[in-house]
Formats: sequence, C-alpha cells, structure tokens
Amino acid sequence: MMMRVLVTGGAGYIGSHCCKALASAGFEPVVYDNLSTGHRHFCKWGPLVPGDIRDADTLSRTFEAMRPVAVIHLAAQSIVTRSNEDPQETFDVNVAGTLNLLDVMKRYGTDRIVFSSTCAIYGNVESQTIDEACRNNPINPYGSSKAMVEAILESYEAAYGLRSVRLRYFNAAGADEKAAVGEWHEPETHLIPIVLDVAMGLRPALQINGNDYDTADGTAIRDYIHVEDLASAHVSALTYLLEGAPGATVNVGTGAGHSVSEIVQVVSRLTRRPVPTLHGPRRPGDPPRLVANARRAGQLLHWQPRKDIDAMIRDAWRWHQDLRKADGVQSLTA
Ligand SMILES: NC(=O)c1ccc[n+]([C@@H]2O[C@H](COP(=O)([O-])OP(=O)(O)OC[C@H]3O[C@@H](n4cnc5c(N)ncnc54)[C@H](O)[C@@H]3O)[C@@H](O)[C@H]2O)c1
Ligand SMILES: O=c1ccn([C@@H]2O[C@H](COP(=O)(O)OP(=O)(O)O[C@H]3O[C@H](CO)[C@@H](O)[C@H](O)[C@H]3O)[C@@H](O)[C@H]2O)c(=O)[nH]1
Repeated sequence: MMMRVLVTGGAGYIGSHCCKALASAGFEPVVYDNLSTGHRHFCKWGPLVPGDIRDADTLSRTFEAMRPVAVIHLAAQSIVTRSNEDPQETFDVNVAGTLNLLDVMKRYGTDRIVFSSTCAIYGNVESQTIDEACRNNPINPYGSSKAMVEAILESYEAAYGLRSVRLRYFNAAGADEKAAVGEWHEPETHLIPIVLDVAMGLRPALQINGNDYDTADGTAIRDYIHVEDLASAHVSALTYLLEGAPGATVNVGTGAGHSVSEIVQVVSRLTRRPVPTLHGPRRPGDPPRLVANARRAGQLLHWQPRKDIDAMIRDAWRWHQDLRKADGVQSLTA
C-alpha cells in the first residue's frame, strides 16, 4: 500500500510541485488546504481536503480517515509586507496553526514532519553565504514566526520524539509548465513574476525596491532555487526521516546570488523584450543579501540542485505566458 503523506498548503505554488514529486517517488499526497491563496486545480496527485490548519476538528477527522505516515507542512501566511502590516494574522496562522497541527499529529502518533522554513529567519547577515549555524535574527514578523516554529519543533523532538526536518528555503522560482502548475499569487508580490508581467507589457515598469544597498549594483541579492529542485528536497527530507534519522535544519538554495538588476537583465535577455525599471524606496523588512551555503543538504539529504537561473526564468516565462493567456488578462494596470 502506498504511504500517505499529508501536505498542508499543497494547493499552493511550492506545495503542488511537492505533491507531484511525492507521487513520482511512490507516495500518496493528501492535500490539506483552506484555498486562501492556493488553487483547487493544482491538486492533481491525490485528494484535496479543504480545511484550515487552525481547525482542530477538521484536522482530526482528516488524520482519522487518512492516517498519514508523515506531514509536509507548507501552509502559511508567507508575504513579508503583509506580516509587517498584520502580524496578528501571521502569528495566528504560522505559529498557532502549527501548534494545532502538531497537537493532532501527537494524538494520532504521526511523528515525522518536514517544515517550510525560510532564509528570512537569518535577517541581515554580513557573510557572503549563510550556513545553518548562523544566528537567527529575523527582521520581519514573517521570519520571526518561522523561527518560532523551528524552536517549537526542536522542543517537540526532545520532549515527544516528533522528528522534523526544517527546510530553510531560499527564494523559490520557476514552474513545471508541463504539469500546469506554477507561481500564481493574487496579488503577486514576488520579483520574478512581476518582472515577467513587465516583459509581457502587462505592467509599465518594475519598481526596484532600493538601489542603495551595499551590493555591487546597489540592489538586493537573493538565492533563487527552482521549485522542482525545492520539491525534490522534500522527498529527500521525507526519505531521511522515514529511515529513522534525527531531526535537522537544512538550507535549500543553490549558493548563487542574483541581484534585482541581474534578474531584470536575465529576463530581458531570455524573453528578448525590454523591461523598463524605476527606482523606489527599500521595502521594510528586506535584508540586502541572502545566499545559501547549501552543503549540508548535499551531505545529509544527498540532495543537489539541478537548475540554474536561466532554466528558472525560462520555465517561469513559459508558465507565466500560459497563465496570463488562460486568465485573459490584457493589462494589470488598465
Ligand atoms: N515562495 C518562496 O520563495 C518561499 C521561500 C521560503 C519559504 N516559503 C514557504 O513555503 C511555503 C509555501 O509557500 P508558497 O510560495 O507555495 O505559498 P502559497 O501561498 O502559494 O501556498 C501556501 C498554501 O497554504 C494554504 N494556506 C494558507 N493558510 C492556510 C491555513 N490557515 N490553513 C490551510 N491552508 C492554508 C494556501 O491556500 C496555499 O495553498 C510557505 O510556508 C512559505 O512561508 C516560501
Ligand atoms: O516589485 C518588486 C518585487 C520585489 N523586489 C525585490 O526583489 C527581491 C526579492 O523579493 P521577493 O521576490 O518578494 O522575495 P523575498 O521578499 O525575498 O521573499 C520571498 O522569499 C523569502 C525567502 O527569502 C520567503 O520566505 C518569502 O516567503 C518569499 O516571499 C527583494 O529585494 C524585493 O524588494 C523589487 O525590487 N520589486
């Protein structure tokens, strides 16, 4: 019988790719999602149970019926700006929701979880690349909420034997256009889909949030990781836990940093379209540079990223064009 894995947030961008990777590896993903930012038709590799992670009754009924061997926990409020404006919502979903999920897991004896953490927990870091030993110093409520959950998971392992892999993703990018899943947030706040909108002529220009950072071209640097590589890291983490290994905190990035201006250039080169830009102020809560030292993922999980930034932008571009055509969107600024 196939092993069932509960995927909270499985109707979202990263979660849907995880479900595909799980199904390819022989697991049955069961999506648990309130569809607040996810999409019903992204759930193609197993059943969808509509529900909120803060709803203990629906979660308990789901565990009773599905008896998952493990949980991959992606459901979250994950927009940094929104967390600054409404921290109560972010802590409620990300921290209280996770405590609720862990309580139900304990009651049903499900003792393995892969958690979506983030490089946002590092905050402002001096070093060129960041390893997992780097002190947590989040500079926005979103990052704080994820750091809190990491601490909770470590305590739960020590006290209750509930083992977890905390995957600290860097910036997800790209899409699986053949599977018709990709990045689709309303409203969109992430850099690459916004730049692609500009390349399509759906927005007049990209506003660059700050060009006075202490980086080579003055714009902020991120480590972009293909969403398919990110998904395969979840399967590796799950396999690691199923083999009985102890919990771990693991960066998931490529180790290559790209500035906002570089992303604009790559998009312009690959799409052969102009991408006009204008300069705006820094976005509150944005660290200047976040680039992974991803060695531990290789050593512990036997995982390596395969796709570089050009592949990410190419795949995102194909998906984005399909999405905008399907949406019938003519102009987002009209
Ligand atoms: N996108 C990135 O670059 C990135 C980087 C680091 C970490 N993360 C983390 O990865 C996870 C997934 O991010 P994403 O970009 O796929 O976002 P997403 O918004 O596409 O997916 C989140 C999913 O969770 C669901 N959800 C939200 N609140 C819920 C609740 N209370 N109960 C049940 N379901 C709920 C949404 O409907 C959605 O399907 C998040 O935890 C995010 O913090 C993302
Ligand atoms: O119109 C825009 C949009 C973004 N940016 C900048 O581009 C960079 C990347 O921004 P974005 O794509 O929004 O990603 P992050 O803010 O780095 O956050 C993402 O990546 C985090 C990990 O760093 C995750 O935890 C979050 O969930 C996810 O939103 C930042 O410097 C932004 O200020 C712009 O200059 N203009």
